[in-house]
Amino acid sequence: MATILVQGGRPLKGTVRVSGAKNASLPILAASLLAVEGRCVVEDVPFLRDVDCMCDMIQALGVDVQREPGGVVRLNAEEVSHTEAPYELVRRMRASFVVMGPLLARFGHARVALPGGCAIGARPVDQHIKGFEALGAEVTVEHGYVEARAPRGRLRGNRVYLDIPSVGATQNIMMAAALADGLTIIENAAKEPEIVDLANFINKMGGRVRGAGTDVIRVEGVDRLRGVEHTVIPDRIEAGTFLLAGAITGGEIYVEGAISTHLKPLLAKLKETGVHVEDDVNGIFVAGGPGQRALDIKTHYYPGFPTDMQAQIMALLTIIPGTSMVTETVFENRFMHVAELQRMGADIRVEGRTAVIEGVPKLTGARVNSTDLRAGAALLLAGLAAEGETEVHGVHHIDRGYVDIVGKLHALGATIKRVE
Ligand SMILES: CC(=O)N[C@H]1[C@@H](OP(=O)(O)OP(=O)(O)OC[C@H]2O[C@@H](n3ccc(=O)[nH]c3=O)[C@H](O)[C@@H]2O)O[C@H](CO)[C@@H](O)[C@@H]1O
Ligand SMILES: C=C(OP(=O)(O)O)C(=O)O
Repeated sequence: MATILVQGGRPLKGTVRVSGAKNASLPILAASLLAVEGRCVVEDVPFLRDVDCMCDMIQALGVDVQREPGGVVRLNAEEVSHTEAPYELVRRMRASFVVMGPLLARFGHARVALPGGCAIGARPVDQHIKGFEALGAEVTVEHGYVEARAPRGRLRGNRVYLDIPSVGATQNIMMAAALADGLTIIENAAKEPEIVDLANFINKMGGRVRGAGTDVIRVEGVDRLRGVEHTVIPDRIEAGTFLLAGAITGGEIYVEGAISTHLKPLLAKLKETGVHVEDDVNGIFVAGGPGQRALDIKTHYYPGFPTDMQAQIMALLTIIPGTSMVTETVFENRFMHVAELQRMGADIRVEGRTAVIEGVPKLTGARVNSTDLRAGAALLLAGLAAEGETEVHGVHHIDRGYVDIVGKLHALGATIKRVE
Protein backbone atom coordinates (compact mmCIF):
# COMPACT_ATOMS: atom_id res chain seq x y z
CA MET A 1 0.00 0.00 0.00
CA ALA A 2 1.44 3.37 -1.00
CA THR A 3 1.68 6.39 1.26
CA ILE A 4 2.60 9.98 0.48
CA LEU A 5 4.93 11.86 2.81
CA VAL A 6 4.71 15.67 2.77
CA GLN A 7 6.92 18.06 4.66
CA GLY A 8 4.87 21.24 5.00
CA GLY A 9 5.73 24.90 5.10
CA ARG A 10 7.31 25.57 1.71
CA PRO A 11 5.66 28.14 -0.57
CA LEU A 12 5.15 26.48 -3.96
CA LYS A 13 6.43 28.31 -7.02
CA GLY A 14 6.40 27.69 -10.75
CA THR A 15 4.21 26.44 -13.55
CA VAL A 16 2.18 23.25 -13.60
CA ARG A 17 0.34 21.91 -16.61
CA VAL A 18 -3.18 20.64 -16.06
CA SER A 19 -4.08 17.19 -17.46
CA GLY A 20 -7.15 16.28 -19.48
CA ALA A 21 -10.34 15.97 -17.45
CA LYS A 22 -11.09 12.61 -15.85
CA ASN A 23 -14.80 13.34 -15.74
CA ALA A 24 -14.88 14.27 -19.44
CA SER A 25 -12.72 11.33 -20.53
CA LEU A 26 -14.84 8.65 -18.84
CA PRO A 27 -18.13 9.34 -20.69
CA ILE A 28 -16.27 10.06 -23.93
CA LEU A 29 -14.54 6.66 -23.77
CA ALA A 30 -17.97 5.11 -23.15
CA ALA A 31 -19.43 7.07 -26.07
CA SER A 32 -16.92 5.41 -28.41
CA LEU A 33 -19.28 2.41 -28.15
CA LEU A 34 -21.70 4.38 -30.36
CA ALA A 35 -19.38 4.33 -33.40
CA VAL A 36 -20.47 1.51 -35.68
CA GLU A 37 -17.77 2.40 -38.19
CA GLY A 38 -14.30 3.92 -38.03
CA ARG A 39 -11.88 4.51 -35.23
CA CYS A 40 -11.99 7.15 -32.48
CA VAL A 41 -8.78 8.83 -31.41
CA VAL A 42 -9.11 10.60 -28.07
CA GLU A 43 -6.27 12.85 -26.95
CA ASP A 44 -5.27 14.29 -23.57
CA VAL A 45 -6.82 11.39 -21.74
CA PRO A 46 -5.32 11.33 -18.23
CA PHE A 47 -3.91 7.86 -17.59
CA LEU A 48 -5.47 7.34 -14.17
CA ARG A 49 -6.93 4.45 -12.25
CA ASP A 50 -10.50 5.43 -13.27
CA VAL A 51 -9.46 5.61 -16.92
CA ASP A 52 -7.91 2.12 -16.57
CA CYS A 53 -11.28 0.93 -15.25
CA MET A 54 -13.23 2.45 -18.14
CA CYS A 55 -10.77 1.06 -20.71
CA ASP A 56 -11.08 -2.41 -19.14
CA MET A 57 -14.86 -2.08 -19.19
CA ILE A 58 -15.24 -1.11 -22.85
CA GLN A 59 -12.58 -3.64 -23.82
CA ALA A 60 -14.61 -6.35 -22.09
CA LEU A 61 -17.58 -5.22 -24.18
CA GLY A 62 -15.53 -5.75 -27.35
CA VAL A 63 -13.93 -2.37 -28.09
CA ASP A 64 -10.36 -2.56 -29.39
CA VAL A 65 -8.51 -0.12 -27.08
CA GLN A 66 -4.94 0.98 -27.84
CA ARG A 67 -3.20 3.39 -25.53
CA GLU A 68 -0.24 5.46 -26.64
CA PRO A 69 2.13 7.66 -24.66
CA GLY A 70 0.98 11.23 -24.15
CA GLY A 71 -2.61 10.39 -23.29
CA VAL A 72 -3.74 9.12 -26.69
CA VAL A 73 -6.35 6.36 -26.84
CA ARG A 74 -7.38 4.72 -30.11
CA LEU A 75 -10.69 2.93 -30.01
CA ASN A 76 -12.46 0.73 -32.49
CA ALA A 77 -15.97 -0.36 -31.56
CA GLU A 78 -16.96 -1.94 -34.90
CA GLU A 79 -16.86 -5.48 -33.52
CA VAL A 80 -18.70 -4.88 -30.24
CA SER A 81 -21.39 -7.44 -29.59
CA HIS A 82 -21.63 -7.81 -25.77
CA THR A 83 -24.30 -5.78 -24.06
CA GLU A 84 -23.68 -6.83 -20.49
CA ALA A 85 -21.43 -4.98 -18.03
CA PRO A 86 -20.64 -7.31 -15.14
CA TYR A 87 -20.51 -6.38 -11.46
CA GLU A 88 -16.79 -7.25 -11.20
CA LEU A 89 -16.05 -4.30 -13.50
CA VAL A 90 -18.79 -1.85 -12.46
CA ARG A 91 -17.96 -2.19 -8.76
CA ARG A 92 -14.44 -0.89 -9.42
CA MET A 93 -15.85 2.46 -10.53
CA ARG A 94 -19.42 3.69 -10.36
CA ALA A 95 -18.95 5.94 -13.42
CA SER A 96 -18.93 2.68 -15.47
CA PHE A 97 -22.71 2.93 -15.41
CA VAL A 98 -22.51 5.39 -18.34
CA VAL A 99 -21.91 2.48 -20.72
CA MET A 100 -25.62 1.71 -20.38
CA GLY A 101 -26.85 4.60 -22.59
CA PRO A 102 -24.61 3.87 -25.60
CA LEU A 103 -25.19 0.08 -25.41
CA LEU A 104 -28.94 0.56 -25.30
CA ALA A 105 -28.81 3.09 -28.14
CA ARG A 106 -26.79 0.87 -30.43
CA PHE A 107 -28.10 -2.62 -29.63
CA GLY A 108 -31.53 -1.97 -28.14
CA HIS A 109 -30.42 -3.93 -25.09
CA ALA A 110 -28.11 -3.44 -22.11
CA ARG A 111 -27.62 -5.18 -18.79
CA VAL A 112 -25.39 -3.27 -16.40
CA ALA A 113 -24.68 -3.96 -12.74
CA LEU A 114 -26.03 -1.39 -10.30
CA PRO A 115 -23.02 0.60 -9.18
CA GLY A 116 -24.11 1.07 -5.57
CA GLY A 117 -23.05 3.89 -3.29
CA CYS A 118 -19.64 5.02 -2.14
CA ALA A 119 -17.97 6.97 0.66
CA ILE A 120 -19.69 10.22 -0.33
CA GLY A 121 -23.29 9.02 -0.53
CA ALA A 122 -25.92 6.53 -1.65
CA ARG A 123 -25.81 7.66 -5.30
CA PRO A 124 -28.98 6.16 -6.82
CA VAL A 125 -29.50 5.87 -10.61
CA ASP A 126 -33.27 6.43 -10.70
CA GLN A 127 -32.94 9.44 -13.03
CA HIS A 128 -30.93 7.41 -15.55
CA ILE A 129 -33.62 4.72 -15.50
CA LYS A 130 -36.42 7.28 -15.78
CA GLY A 131 -34.70 8.62 -18.91
CA PHE A 132 -34.32 5.19 -20.53
CA GLU A 133 -37.98 4.44 -19.82
CA ALA A 134 -39.07 7.76 -21.32
CA LEU A 135 -37.21 6.72 -24.49
CA GLY A 136 -39.36 3.59 -24.64
CA ALA A 137 -37.09 1.05 -22.96
CA GLU A 138 -38.53 -1.63 -20.73
CA VAL A 139 -36.36 -1.56 -17.64
CA THR A 140 -36.11 -4.13 -14.87
CA VAL A 141 -33.92 -4.03 -11.78
CA GLU A 142 -33.20 -7.55 -10.56
CA HIS A 143 -30.36 -9.44 -8.93
CA GLY A 144 -28.27 -6.27 -8.69
CA TYR A 145 -28.52 -5.52 -12.41
CA VAL A 146 -30.41 -2.95 -14.45
CA GLU A 147 -31.62 -4.48 -17.69
CA ALA A 148 -33.16 -2.37 -20.42
CA ARG A 149 -34.62 -3.40 -23.74
CA ALA A 150 -36.01 -1.24 -26.51
CA PRO A 151 -39.06 -2.77 -28.18
CA ARG A 152 -38.28 -3.35 -31.87
CA GLY A 153 -34.60 -2.75 -31.07
CA ARG A 154 -34.57 1.05 -31.20
CA LEU A 155 -35.33 3.75 -28.68
CA ARG A 156 -37.64 6.58 -29.66
CA GLY A 157 -37.14 10.23 -28.81
CA ASN A 158 -39.22 11.82 -26.08
CA ARG A 159 -39.26 14.59 -23.49
CA VAL A 160 -37.36 13.77 -20.28
CA TYR A 161 -37.56 16.02 -17.24
CA LEU A 162 -34.84 15.29 -14.68
CA ASP A 163 -35.81 15.81 -11.04
CA ILE A 164 -32.16 16.59 -10.31
CA PRO A 165 -29.67 17.91 -12.91
CA SER A 166 -27.63 14.73 -12.59
CA VAL A 167 -24.39 14.71 -14.57
CA GLY A 168 -24.34 10.95 -15.15
CA ALA A 169 -28.05 10.75 -16.03
CA THR A 170 -27.74 13.63 -18.51
CA GLN A 171 -24.77 11.88 -20.15
CA ASN A 172 -26.45 8.48 -20.25
CA ILE A 173 -29.67 9.92 -21.73
CA MET A 174 -27.79 12.04 -24.27
CA MET A 175 -25.93 8.95 -25.49
CA ALA A 176 -29.08 6.84 -25.51
CA ALA A 177 -30.94 9.51 -27.49
CA ALA A 178 -28.11 9.97 -30.01
CA LEU A 179 -29.24 6.91 -32.03
CA ALA A 180 -32.96 7.01 -31.10
CA ASP A 181 -35.75 7.54 -33.55
CA GLY A 182 -36.73 11.22 -33.42
CA LEU A 183 -36.17 14.12 -31.05
CA THR A 184 -35.34 13.89 -27.33
CA ILE A 185 -35.56 16.95 -25.13
CA ILE A 186 -33.78 16.70 -21.76
CA GLU A 187 -35.12 19.32 -19.36
CA ASN A 188 -33.35 20.35 -16.16
CA ALA A 189 -30.21 18.84 -17.69
CA ALA A 190 -26.80 19.14 -16.03
CA LYS A 191 -24.74 22.03 -17.45
CA GLU A 192 -21.20 20.98 -16.49
CA PRO A 193 -18.37 21.59 -19.02
CA GLU A 194 -17.96 17.79 -19.19
CA ILE A 195 -21.50 17.57 -20.62
CA VAL A 196 -20.57 20.07 -23.32
CA ASP A 197 -17.41 18.09 -24.14
CA LEU A 198 -19.43 14.89 -24.52
CA ALA A 199 -21.97 16.68 -26.73
CA ASN A 200 -19.14 18.01 -28.92
CA PHE A 201 -17.74 14.49 -29.24
CA ILE A 202 -21.12 13.02 -30.24
CA ASN A 203 -21.66 15.84 -32.74
CA LYS A 204 -18.28 15.20 -34.36
CA MET A 205 -19.34 11.55 -34.68
CA GLY A 206 -22.30 12.73 -36.75
CA GLY A 207 -24.78 13.23 -33.93
CA ARG A 208 -27.14 16.14 -33.47
CA VAL A 209 -27.01 17.46 -29.92
CA ARG A 210 -27.98 21.09 -29.29
CA GLY A 211 -28.12 23.14 -26.10
CA ALA A 212 -25.45 21.31 -24.07
CA GLY A 213 -24.29 23.70 -21.35
CA THR A 214 -27.84 24.98 -20.85
CA ASP A 215 -30.58 23.21 -18.91
CA VAL A 216 -32.45 22.12 -22.04
CA ILE A 217 -30.63 19.70 -24.34
CA ARG A 218 -32.19 18.63 -27.64
CA VAL A 219 -30.94 15.45 -29.25
CA GLU A 220 -32.11 14.57 -32.75
CA GLY A 221 -31.44 10.86 -33.16
CA VAL A 222 -29.43 9.74 -36.20
CA ASP A 223 -29.08 6.31 -37.86
CA ARG A 224 -25.31 5.90 -37.56
CA LEU A 225 -22.36 7.42 -35.76
CA ARG A 226 -18.73 7.05 -36.85
CA GLY A 227 -15.29 7.26 -35.25
CA VAL A 228 -13.66 10.69 -34.89
CA GLU A 229 -10.73 12.49 -33.33
CA HIS A 230 -11.20 14.54 -30.19
CA THR A 231 -9.14 16.23 -27.47
CA VAL A 232 -10.71 16.27 -24.01
CA ILE A 233 -11.03 19.51 -22.03
CA PRO A 234 -8.61 20.33 -19.20
CA ASP A 235 -9.47 19.03 -15.75
CA ARG A 236 -11.05 21.92 -13.84
CA ILE A 237 -10.90 20.06 -10.53
CA GLU A 238 -7.20 19.25 -10.88
CA ALA A 239 -6.58 22.87 -11.92
CA GLY A 240 -8.52 24.12 -8.90
CA THR A 241 -6.56 21.82 -6.60
CA PHE A 242 -3.27 23.34 -7.84
CA LEU A 243 -4.61 26.87 -7.41
CA LEU A 244 -5.40 25.96 -3.83
CA ALA A 245 -1.91 24.48 -3.41
CA GLY A 246 -0.55 27.89 -4.41
CA ALA A 247 -2.88 29.72 -2.03
CA ILE A 248 -2.49 27.44 0.99
CA THR A 249 1.32 27.63 0.87
CA GLY A 250 1.44 31.36 0.17
CA GLY A 251 3.21 30.57 -3.08
CA GLU A 252 3.00 31.71 -6.68
CA ILE A 253 1.71 29.19 -9.19
CA TYR A 254 0.70 29.42 -12.82
CA VAL A 255 -1.69 26.63 -13.77
CA GLU A 256 -1.18 26.21 -17.49
CA GLY A 257 -4.19 25.04 -19.46
CA ALA A 258 -6.72 25.97 -16.75
CA ILE A 259 -9.87 27.55 -18.21
CA SER A 260 -11.09 30.38 -15.99
CA THR A 261 -14.71 30.23 -17.18
CA HIS A 262 -14.86 26.63 -15.86
CA LEU A 263 -13.52 27.77 -12.49
CA LYS A 264 -15.53 30.94 -11.84
CA PRO A 265 -16.93 29.98 -8.42
CA LEU A 266 -13.51 28.98 -7.05
CA LEU A 267 -11.81 32.09 -8.46
CA ALA A 268 -14.55 34.30 -6.98
CA LYS A 269 -14.05 32.73 -3.54
CA LEU A 270 -10.26 33.05 -3.72
CA LYS A 271 -10.63 36.74 -4.59
CA GLU A 272 -13.17 37.20 -1.81
CA THR A 273 -10.69 35.96 0.78
CA GLY A 274 -7.97 38.21 -0.58
CA VAL A 275 -5.91 35.82 -2.71
CA HIS A 276 -4.61 37.33 -5.94
CA VAL A 277 -5.78 35.46 -9.06
CA GLU A 278 -5.24 36.48 -12.62
CA ASP A 279 -6.19 34.64 -15.78
CA ASP A 280 -5.09 34.82 -19.38
CA VAL A 281 -5.87 32.71 -22.43
CA ASN A 282 -3.32 30.05 -21.46
CA GLY A 283 -3.98 29.59 -17.77
CA ILE A 284 -4.47 31.04 -14.31
CA PHE A 285 -1.96 32.58 -11.90
CA VAL A 286 -2.41 32.56 -8.13
CA ALA A 287 -0.39 34.40 -5.44
CA GLY A 288 -0.77 36.11 -2.10
CA GLY A 289 -2.36 33.29 -0.13
CA PRO A 290 -3.64 31.85 2.06
CA GLY A 291 -6.27 34.61 2.41
CA GLN A 292 -7.50 36.95 5.14
CA ARG A 293 -11.29 36.79 5.16
CA ALA A 294 -13.44 33.85 6.25
CA LEU A 295 -15.79 32.50 3.57
CA ASP A 296 -19.29 31.05 3.27
CA ILE A 297 -19.44 28.38 0.61
CA LYS A 298 -22.35 26.29 -0.59
CA THR A 299 -21.76 23.54 -3.13
CA HIS A 300 -24.15 23.39 -6.04
CA TYR A 301 -24.60 22.04 -9.52
CA TYR A 302 -22.62 23.88 -12.20
CA PRO A 303 -22.15 26.82 -12.39
CA GLY A 304 -22.32 26.71 -8.58
CA PHE A 305 -19.34 25.87 -6.38
CA PRO A 306 -18.35 22.28 -7.30
CA THR A 307 -18.78 19.58 -4.70
CA ASP A 308 -15.56 18.06 -6.10
CA MET A 309 -13.64 21.12 -4.76
CA GLN A 310 -15.36 21.20 -1.37
CA ALA A 311 -12.83 19.15 0.60
CA GLN A 312 -9.87 20.99 -0.92
CA ILE A 313 -11.19 24.48 -0.17
CA MET A 314 -12.00 23.35 3.36
CA ALA A 315 -8.30 22.59 3.83
CA LEU A 316 -7.57 26.23 2.93
CA LEU A 317 -10.30 27.59 5.21
CA THR A 318 -8.79 25.81 8.22
CA ILE A 319 -5.98 28.41 8.28
CA ILE A 320 -7.92 31.55 7.27
CA PRO A 321 -8.74 33.73 10.32
CA GLY A 322 -12.38 33.88 11.39
CA THR A 323 -15.36 31.57 11.08
CA SER A 324 -16.00 30.01 7.66
CA MET A 325 -18.96 27.86 6.69
CA VAL A 326 -19.15 25.14 4.07
CA THR A 327 -22.53 23.66 3.17
CA GLU A 328 -22.63 20.52 1.04
CA THR A 329 -25.89 20.34 -0.91
CA VAL A 330 -25.05 17.83 -3.66
CA PHE A 331 -24.02 14.72 -1.68
CA GLU A 332 -25.40 13.76 1.70
CA ASN A 333 -22.19 12.42 3.21
CA ARG A 334 -19.20 14.29 1.88
CA PHE A 335 -17.48 15.39 5.08
CA MET A 336 -15.26 12.37 5.70
CA HIS A 337 -12.17 14.57 5.44
CA VAL A 338 -13.26 16.63 8.46
CA ALA A 339 -12.11 14.08 11.03
CA GLU A 340 -8.74 13.77 9.28
CA LEU A 341 -8.25 17.55 9.08
CA GLN A 342 -9.07 17.69 12.80
CA ARG A 343 -6.20 15.28 13.41
CA MET A 344 -3.96 17.94 11.87
CA GLY A 345 -5.22 20.58 14.30
CA ALA A 346 -8.13 22.02 12.30
CA ASP A 347 -11.05 23.41 14.30
CA ILE A 348 -14.16 22.18 12.46
CA ARG A 349 -17.57 21.12 13.66
CA VAL A 350 -20.24 19.61 11.48
CA GLU A 351 -23.85 20.62 11.97
CA GLY A 352 -26.01 18.63 9.57
CA ARG A 353 -24.93 19.54 6.05
CA THR A 354 -22.77 22.46 7.18
CA ALA A 355 -19.21 22.46 8.43
CA VAL A 356 -18.26 25.41 10.63
CA ILE A 357 -14.55 26.12 10.44
CA GLU A 358 -12.72 28.34 12.93
CA GLY A 359 -9.42 29.34 11.37
CA VAL A 360 -6.34 28.25 13.35
CA PRO A 361 -2.88 29.86 13.07
CA LYS A 362 -1.31 26.61 11.85
CA LEU A 363 -1.91 22.95 11.09
CA THR A 364 0.47 20.26 12.29
CA GLY A 365 1.59 17.22 10.34
CA ALA A 366 -0.02 13.90 11.27
CA ARG A 367 -0.75 10.43 9.96
CA VAL A 368 -4.04 10.71 8.06
CA ASN A 369 -6.21 8.58 5.81
CA SER A 370 -7.87 9.47 2.48
CA THR A 371 -11.40 8.15 2.49
CA ASP A 372 -12.15 9.24 -1.08
CA LEU A 373 -10.49 10.99 -3.97
CA ARG A 374 -11.04 14.65 -3.08
CA ALA A 375 -10.62 14.01 0.65
CA GLY A 376 -7.16 12.69 -0.24
CA ALA A 377 -6.39 15.84 -2.25
CA ALA A 378 -7.52 17.98 0.70
CA LEU A 379 -5.15 16.13 3.02
CA LEU A 380 -2.23 16.67 0.65
CA LEU A 381 -3.05 20.40 0.58
CA ALA A 382 -3.27 20.50 4.36
CA GLY A 383 0.05 18.64 4.55
CA LEU A 384 1.71 21.23 2.26
CA ALA A 385 0.77 23.97 4.73
CA ALA A 386 1.27 22.06 8.00
CA GLU A 387 4.22 22.24 10.32
CA GLY A 388 6.21 18.98 10.19
CA GLU A 389 5.50 15.80 8.31
CA THR A 390 2.14 14.50 7.11
CA GLU A 391 1.77 10.86 6.14
CA VAL A 392 -1.19 10.37 3.82
CA HIS A 393 -2.62 6.86 3.55
CA GLY A 394 -5.34 5.60 1.20
CA VAL A 395 -3.36 6.87 -1.79
CA HIS A 396 -5.25 4.58 -4.18
CA HIS A 397 -8.16 7.03 -3.89
CA ILE A 398 -5.92 9.91 -5.01
CA ASP A 399 -4.65 7.76 -7.91
CA ARG A 400 -8.23 7.64 -9.24
CA GLY A 401 -8.16 11.29 -10.22
CA TYR A 402 -4.73 12.98 -10.22
CA VAL A 403 -1.99 12.27 -12.74
CA ASP A 404 1.37 12.14 -10.96
CA ILE A 405 0.34 14.61 -8.28
CA VAL A 406 3.48 13.90 -6.29
CA GLY A 407 5.73 14.63 -9.28
CA LYS A 408 3.83 17.79 -10.14
CA LEU A 409 3.94 19.15 -6.57
CA HIS A 410 7.61 18.22 -6.28
CA ALA A 411 8.37 20.18 -9.44
CA LEU A 412 6.71 23.19 -7.77
CA GLY A 413 9.12 22.92 -4.86
CA ALA A 414 7.17 20.76 -2.41
CA THR A 415 9.06 18.36 -0.18
CA ILE A 416 6.95 15.35 -1.01
CA LYS A 417 7.53 11.72 -1.85
CA ARG A 418 5.58 8.59 -2.50
CA VAL A 419 6.54 5.44 -0.68
CA GLU A 420 5.23 2.16 -2.08
C1 LIG B 1 -17.51 10.59 -13.17
C2 LIG B 1 -18.16 11.89 -12.87
O1 LIG B 1 -18.37 12.71 -13.74
N1 LIG B 1 -18.44 12.13 -11.60
C3 LIG B 1 -19.02 13.39 -11.20
C4 LIG B 1 -20.51 13.34 -11.39
O2 LIG B 1 -20.99 12.24 -10.63
P1 LIG B 1 -22.49 11.72 -10.87
O3 LIG B 1 -22.82 11.83 -12.29
O4 LIG B 1 -22.61 10.40 -10.20
O5 LIG B 1 -23.29 12.81 -10.03
P2 LIG B 1 -24.79 13.26 -10.22
O6 LIG B 1 -24.80 14.62 -10.81
O7 LIG B 1 -25.53 12.19 -10.92
O8 LIG B 1 -25.28 13.32 -8.73
C5 LIG B 1 -25.73 14.51 -8.11
C6 LIG B 1 -26.74 14.18 -7.03
O9 LIG B 1 -27.88 13.59 -7.64
C7 LIG B 1 -28.21 12.38 -7.02
N2 LIG B 1 -28.78 11.47 -8.05
C8 LIG B 1 -28.08 11.25 -9.19
C9 LIG B 1 -28.60 10.40 -10.16
C10 LIG B 1 -29.83 9.79 -9.94
O10 LIG B 1 -30.34 9.03 -10.76
N3 LIG B 1 -30.50 10.04 -8.78
C11 LIG B 1 -30.00 10.88 -7.82
O11 LIG B 1 -30.63 11.07 -6.78
C12 LIG B 1 -26.87 11.86 -6.46
O12 LIG B 1 -27.06 10.93 -5.42
C13 LIG B 1 -26.26 13.15 -5.99
O13 LIG B 1 -26.74 13.51 -4.74
O14 LIG B 1 -21.08 14.56 -10.93
C14 LIG B 1 -20.88 14.81 -9.53
C15 LIG B 1 -21.62 16.09 -9.18
O15 LIG B 1 -21.05 17.17 -9.79
C16 LIG B 1 -19.39 14.89 -9.24
O16 LIG B 1 -19.21 14.99 -7.84
C17 LIG B 1 -18.67 13.65 -9.74
O17 LIG B 1 -17.28 13.85 -9.68
C1 LIG C 1 -16.75 12.03 -6.95
C2 LIG C 1 -15.90 11.94 -7.97
O1 LIG C 1 -15.92 10.94 -8.90
P1 LIG C 1 -17.00 9.73 -9.02
O2 LIG C 1 -18.28 10.35 -9.45
O3 LIG C 1 -16.45 8.85 -10.08
O4 LIG C 1 -17.09 9.09 -7.67
C3 LIG C 1 -14.86 12.96 -8.19
O5 LIG C 1 -14.27 12.99 -9.28
O6 LIG C 1 -14.61 13.77 -7.26
